[in-house]
This record gives sequence, C-alpha cells and structure tokens, in this order.
Amino acid sequence: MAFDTEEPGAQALEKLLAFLRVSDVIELWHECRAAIFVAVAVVIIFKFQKWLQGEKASAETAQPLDSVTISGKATPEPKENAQDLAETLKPTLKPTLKPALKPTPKASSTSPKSGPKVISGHKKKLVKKGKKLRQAPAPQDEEEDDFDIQIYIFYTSLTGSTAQYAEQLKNQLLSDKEGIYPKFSVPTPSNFLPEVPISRTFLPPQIHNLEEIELDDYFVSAPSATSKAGKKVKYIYLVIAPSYEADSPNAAFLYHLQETHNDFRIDTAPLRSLAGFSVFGFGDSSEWPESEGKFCQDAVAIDKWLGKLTGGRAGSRRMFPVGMGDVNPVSTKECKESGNAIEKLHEWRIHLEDAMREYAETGELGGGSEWRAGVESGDEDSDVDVEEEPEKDMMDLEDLGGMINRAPDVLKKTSTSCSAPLPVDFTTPAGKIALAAGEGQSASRKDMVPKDGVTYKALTKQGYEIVGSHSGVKICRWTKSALRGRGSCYKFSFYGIKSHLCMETTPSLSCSNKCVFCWRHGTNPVGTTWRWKVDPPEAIFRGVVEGHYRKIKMLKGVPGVRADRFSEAFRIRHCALSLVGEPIFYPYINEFLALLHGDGISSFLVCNAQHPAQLRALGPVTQLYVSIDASNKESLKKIDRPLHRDYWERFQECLDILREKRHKQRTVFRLTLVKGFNVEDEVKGYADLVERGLPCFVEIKGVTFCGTSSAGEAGLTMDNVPFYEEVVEFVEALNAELERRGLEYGIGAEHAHSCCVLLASKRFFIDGKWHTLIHYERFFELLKEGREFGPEEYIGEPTPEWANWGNGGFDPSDERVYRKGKGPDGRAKAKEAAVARRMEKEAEITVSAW
Ligand SMILES: Cc1cc2nc3c(=O)[nH]c(=O)nc-3n(C[C@H](O)[C@H](O)[C@H](O)COP(=O)(O)O)c2cc1C
Ligand code: SF4
Repeated sequence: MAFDTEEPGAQALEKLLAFLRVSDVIELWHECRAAIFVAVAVVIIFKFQKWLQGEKASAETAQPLDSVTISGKATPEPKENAQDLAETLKPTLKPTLKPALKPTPKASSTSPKSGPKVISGHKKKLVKKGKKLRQAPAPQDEEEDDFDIQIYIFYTSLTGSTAQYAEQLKNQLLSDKEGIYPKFSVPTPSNFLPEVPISRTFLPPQIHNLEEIELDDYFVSAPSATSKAGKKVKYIYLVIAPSYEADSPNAAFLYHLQETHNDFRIDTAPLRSLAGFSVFGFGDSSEWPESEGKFCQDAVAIDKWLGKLTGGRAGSRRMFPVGMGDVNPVSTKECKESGNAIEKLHEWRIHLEDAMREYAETGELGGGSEWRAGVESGDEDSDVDVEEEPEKDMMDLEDLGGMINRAPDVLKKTSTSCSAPLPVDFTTPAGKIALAAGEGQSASRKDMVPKDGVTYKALTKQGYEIVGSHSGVKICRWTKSALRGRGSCYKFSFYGIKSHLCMETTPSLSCSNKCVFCWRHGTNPVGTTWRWKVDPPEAIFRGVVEGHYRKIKMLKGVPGVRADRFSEAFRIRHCALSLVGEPIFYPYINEFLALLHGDGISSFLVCNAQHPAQLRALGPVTQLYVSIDASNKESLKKIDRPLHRDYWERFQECLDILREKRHKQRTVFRLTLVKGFNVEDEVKGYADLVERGLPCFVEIKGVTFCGTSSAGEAGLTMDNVPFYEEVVEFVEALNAELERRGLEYGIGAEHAHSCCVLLASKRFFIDGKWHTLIHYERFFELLKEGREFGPEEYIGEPTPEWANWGNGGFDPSDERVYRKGKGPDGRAKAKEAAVARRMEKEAEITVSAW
C-alpha cells in the first residue's frame, strides 16, 4: 500500500495507524499460523468427540422400559445465566431440589451451544443448609457416583391379596412415566464445577416372596453387584406386608431382622449401604384398631427394624415413612380420612417415586430428618438412650463411690441415709443371702434387672428373655443353624453337643469384668459383690426352660427349619451357662446345677476366673471352663478390664483350683485370641498358664467382632479378628511349646467354621485315637451313684474322623451354606485385603523407624 504524506492531519494519522495494524497482523500471522492451525484442529476433534458421546448417550436413554436411565439429557436450550437456569428447572424438578439450584452471585453465564442437546454431567449433590457447594469430586468419587439402581420388592401374604398388590406395584413402577422416570434435564451452571459423565439406570425391579428367599442373602448384609454396564449397583428395598395378630410369615422375618441387629457377630447396622428402603403395610382397622396399636403393626415393626439395620436414628436409609392401607375401614368417615388400601398404596408410591428420583439425581436421600429418625414408626430413638446413657443400676460400686465423693454435700448426706442396700459381699463367711421368696430377705434389696429399667429394655431388645430378677435365656445363632440343618457349633465336633438341643442361659446377668470383646453392648450390670435380691433356683430353672421353648416356637416359620429337628428341640439336653454375666456369682448355683442334671441336662459352665471362693465351692458340672483372655497381668487388665483390684491374684488362684479339680471333672481353658491384644509374643505366657492349671482341654478361638461402642472405645476393629490360618499358626506354636516342656498335649479336633481348635490332654488319646466326646448318660448315672468320680469315667465315642485335625470339623451330614461373598472366595479376598493392609502398616512403621 502507498503511503501519502501529503494528506492532512487526522486523516493521515488514521491511515498510518491502519497500516501499522494490518502489517502487525500480517507479521503475526506469518509467525504464528502453524500454531493456530494445530489449535483449530484440536478444537474440531474435541467437539466431534463430544458430539459422538452425546449421540451414544441419547441412544442408551431410548431403551425399552425394562431399564430406565437418568442421564442428564437437556430438553430445553441452555439459558444465558443462572437465573434462567433455575427457570428452566422449574417445570421438571420438585420443590425439594430448588434450594440447591438457586442462582448464586458466583454463577456466570453458559454460552449457548449448537449441536446435540446433551449435558454430559449431573446435578451436584444437594447441599445441606449452611454448607458450601461441594467441589469437583476426586476421581474415586466419580466412580462411586456412577452407579445403577436395583429395586427389590419384598412381600409376605397369607391369603394372597398382598401378593397381588406387590405385583401391581412392580408393574406400576415400570409403567408410570409420570412417576419415577421423568424426562429430566440438568443444565450445568458453572458454579457446579466440571461435571462427571454419569447416567444412573433403574434396573428392572425384582419381586421376592419373603417366605421363599434366603433371608441371610438379603438381610444380613446388603447385596453387592456390578451391573451389565460394569457399574456398581445400589439397592432400594421396598417391603409390602399385611399384619397378622397370629402366626404368619412376618414373625420369622421380624425375628430375623431383630436377630441380625442384635447378633454380636454382626455389625448392628449391616444394611447401611442400601440406597434406601420403605415399607407399606396392609391391615384391617375395624378389628385391629390403631388406638390399640394393632393396625398395620407388623409393617410398623418391619420399618423400625430396617431403620435400625440401616443406621438407626437420623442415620437410617428410610426413603419414605411407612405407608398403611386399610382393607376394611370401619365407617365412611374413616374411609374418607384414611382412604382405601389401593389409594393409600398409590399415594405412597408417588411419594416414594419422588424420593427415588431425587436419589438417582443427587445420590443422596431427600426428605426430612424425621423420616430418617423413624419418628412415625418406631422407637429407634430409644436405642440411643439405651446405648448412650449409663443406667444407675449398671454402675459398679467403684463408679458409685466416685460419684458420691464428687457429689455436693447435701447429696452425700442423703446417700448415707438412703434406703439403697449397702453392698454385701456374698462371698463372706456370713453365708448365703436369703432367697427372694419370703425367706426374710432384706426389703431394701433391689432387683438386679428391674422390669422398668433401661437394662431390662436393652437386654430384651438384644433378644434375651429376662427370667425373674437376675437370670436370662437367649436362643443362640447355632441353635437356629442346627434347626435348619446347616451345622452345629464347635461343641458338636469336639464334644457331641447338638446345637438344637442346647439352651444358653445364665442365672446371673451381672459380671465383674468389662471385657473389650463382650457382645453384651455394655448393657449388663457389673459389680464385685452380689447386692441384689436372690431368686430361688427352681423358679429360675422353670423360667429359663419355658423361655427357651417359647423362643424355639418362634423359629417355626423360619425358612428351611427341619421338622425332625424342630420337634427334637423341645427336649433340652444341654445347657451352656455362658451367656452373659458370671454364673457362679449366683449364690445358689449348685442347687441350680442339680436341677439341670436331675432333668438329664448336661452343664457346661464358663467362669471368668475372678471368684476363687465360689469356684472352689462349685459342685460337679459336666465340663468346667475358665476364660483365659490373656497370658500376663498387663494384657489381662487391658482385655478384661476387671473390677477387682487383685484380679491377677484371683486369676492365678482360680488356675490352681482348676488344677486340683482336673481329676474330678473335665476342665477347660478357653482362650479367645484378639490380634494386637493377646496373641503376639504370648505363646510362652500361655504355656506357663497351661503348665500351672493342667486343664483337660484348651479351646483356642479367634475373637468375633461385635461392633459395639465399647469395642470401639477399646480400639477393637475387624483388624483384631484373626483369620483361621492365624489361629492355626498360634495353636501349632503353643502345641510345640507344650511338647518342648514335656507336657502331654496334642491337637485333638478343629472347627474351622467357627475359627476354633482344640488342644487336648493325652489322657483323652486312647488306642491311637482322640476321645474328646462325652458320654452324657454315663455322667448322669455317675452323679446318681453319689460317689466321687473322674473325667475318664464318662468319656464318649472317639472324636469323629471329620472333626480330626486337618479335616475341618464340619459335620458332613449338614449342609454348609456360605452367605453371598462369604464363601472360601470371599474369605480369600478378605484375607488378601488384610494382608495388604498389614503390609502397608508395616511399611509405614519401617518408614517412620528410618
Ligand atoms: C387372623 C388375622 C389376623 C389379623 N391381624 C391383623 C392385625 O393385627 N393388624 C391389622 O392391621 N390387620 C390384621 N389383619 C388383617 C390383614 O392384615 C388383612 O386382611 C390383609 O389384607 C391380609 O393380607 P394377605 O391377603 O396378603 O394375607 C388380620 C387378619 C387375619 C385374618
Ligand atoms: S454351646 Fe453355646 S454356641 Fe453351642 S449351641 Fe450351645 S449355646 Fe450355642
């Protein structure tokens, strides 16, 4: 271009500037054109890829109704700013979603785009009041967030109507396009940050009759699976149940839920990983009125237990409160108020669908906190009271003394003059405390477990039946297992005890230890002396036997219970005095034992080695145990947390007594291995104890994790539970150490199923075979003879081949059933994970040691 300097003033200047800009640009273009070409090519490729993804997502969304996906596909054009975005969402989102989507000052505009209307992202999780919006999730969260949802509809039905309603529900959940599967759009305001591409799919709902499924597969732990799309599946449980003030399938189901919650081997809330649950009940208010708490009572109870199993008050996975349909409203008025059953079910479904949709969108449960807490349907809140609030009756005397010293003076005065009984040591030579039944027992003595107290409530909730004022009975898990032909406990393999013929009981719910692995949830009373009323042994005997049979009857409807075993179970043959508390604490324990033996019931009594005087005075028992929870003083204190200050001396004295008794009865050391507490480097210590007590048998068992708060406080986790292989390793080391010392022991039997191995004295190795079984009839005969006798006189048949060391110990005539993911494969995986965890820890230690 020619440059004319003759042109005047501003015009010339403008031309000059224009020339300079153009030449700059041309120069720049020559310098940068290669880079610009590359950048444009990258953008085009990126856009094309996005478009392809969008096409794919659209195709997936347009599936038939057998699975429905919430994929974040936008129907309207994205709007200019956050205000517009909120507008856009109005017609499609329920009011509950609004707060999270309110425009914020930070929100900037999103530029309109052409091409496919696909939003490859999802609405961020709902934000609780006062909390900041979550930032972009870390990669592992992304994986967690990307899941499919499986709805299970469970039902029971006696006369068939609920089965039909459940089927209808299943079909409606699929077909109602206005319900759970809305067309859903999620624009992406910039303050919601980069989005994770997700599409949550509702897999086809499945329906299950609770009578026909294996409850353990669904209600002991939440199922875990991966969908065909390779995503994690989250489960929603819907339970539809009629109520029956009579024997019905609900009883077995409720019993199972309650047992699972209270089982010491299982976490109290093992279903907390469910996406959610909700219950609907059918009932008849004309005959079973709400005013009497009977209308839909079973549904209310199911809702309550599922609430507990999914996390309890405030933490539960309740998606929507329990719904109730009245199949026979008493009057038109009531009919109008309560609606009929079908309408109620419809109403419940619509609300539930909203909740499910919200969950699919946000990954979180909506609804009010009252829903979580189950205010409408249960007493989950009382759980909190029971577990968190210490009850006066549960305090031991040392605690009480401390309290009095800390109390204001006025209270101290009252405490000395109050009517509360002074603790009386029943071990003093002054003799036994008089019985409760009118034998002049002091009026000031209280019930150990008063009926209106928290301890009573807590123990009954855990499945104990409280008998009289200080005894209890409970059905053990193995009894149930044996009734179903799924194996007895280790005592069958070692001693021939069939679990369905065994009653687990205690005449004293009180104990003088607070062991870290005790599964009593810290609810049993503790104390060093007997300071309560004493019930007569006859009343306790009658009460526990009746209670046991009552509980057996409740198992009638449990799927798989074998008729032959069920009828056999109504003749108790064995009694395990090991339930909770310290049986020899009961002043009339010998009289109680005599009643058992008189009725042909054998006695296995476990004591905590803290009451030497009572141990010495104890009469004959079929097998006498002491718990050996540690090999030295420090460990014992850490594990058993004994109340007696001279606990170590008491412990040792008890071992000496056992040594004396070994020729009069079968004596057993029961070792419970707690990894990290009492296993490592303690083999020699345990060998010292065996050398001192010379028991007939040593049972070695891995601790079972009870998941209670007391276990947590003591630092006990699943990592403290040894694997069977680790128990075996310990047993072999102990056996070798005993052999090295010239002590005559050997490995007599094993029960891998319950992580238990038996070391036995060679006194029971006869003609080249272990003879660990017991001849029970002979034991009763010997008792009747009234003379002194020894354990060798009631030895039974040889230990069965399958129970011998190396053969596993599971009775081949029973069926071994593994819960999903718990079989040998599951165990191998769990072991691998544990080994990896340990190696990690060791690496950490090495690093820090450096
Ligand atoms: C023997 C019997 C006991 C019942 N007990 C109750 C009850 O305690 N509470 C209640 O709300 N409804 C009760 N009902 C009503 C049933 O729950 C109701 O009829 C239900 O729809 C039956 O469902 P199904 O046909 O699936 O078995 C009872 C019905 C019968 C026959
Ligand atoms: S011995 Fe114990 S574990 Fe075995 S069945 Fe009896 S109570 Fe249950």
